[in-house]
Amino acid sequence: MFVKICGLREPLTVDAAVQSGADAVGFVFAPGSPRTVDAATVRQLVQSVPDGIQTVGVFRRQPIEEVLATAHLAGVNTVQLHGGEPLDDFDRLRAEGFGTIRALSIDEYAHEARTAPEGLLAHRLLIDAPIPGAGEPFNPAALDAHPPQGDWLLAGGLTPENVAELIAAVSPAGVDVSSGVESTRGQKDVSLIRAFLAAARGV
Ligand SMILES: O=C(O)c1ccccc1N[C@@H]1O[C@H](COP(=O)(O)O)[C@@H](O)[C@H]1O
Repeated sequence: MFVKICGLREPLTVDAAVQSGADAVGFVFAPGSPRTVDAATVRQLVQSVPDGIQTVGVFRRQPIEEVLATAHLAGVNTVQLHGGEPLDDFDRLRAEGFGTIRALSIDEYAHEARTAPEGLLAHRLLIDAPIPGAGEPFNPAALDAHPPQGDWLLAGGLTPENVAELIAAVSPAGVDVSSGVESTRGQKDVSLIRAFLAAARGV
């Protein structure tokens, strides 16, 4: 089970995620989030992340030139876009050497699955609740009509308590969490990070 811990801003919690076995650590560059961090800070943080772990810059509704400039400056190896960006933006990111994660809300996913399903396999998909980073889950039954294919990721309101049940319900290849490993909004908690990794991996 691939696990991404998102919304990190400080060395202590980056180290906790890495030591606990996370496959990816995420840094939010989208404005307006309690987790927003600047590229210079992330550049320092990623230096302690071992090779083989994805370092993911998270963006929402930002121009592709800004995304590229920030991702290069920060030194992340993967970019996650949450704003319904055109598929061309993902091709551009790949051409500049970044891995990509295409985040769709459950509503955007359901619409695209009905109207243009071929595009859903072009880039690694993350299916999220309607408001990213809000810590609110969506009803997994919403996936029943169009079960996702490929190595997609589940996000939205995951916690150490509910992650195993939701994995069993919808069989994602991986999970992504932010709010569920925080003691207060925007403040990551080392013991919750450890508990989430253990629960997601069933240990
Ligand atoms: O975390 C944020 O504040 C955020 C802001 C803008 C875009 C994405 C954001 N985070 C992503 O939201 C989901 C789930 O978050 P949660 O666990 O429900 O809080 C996850 O993919 C984060 O990468």
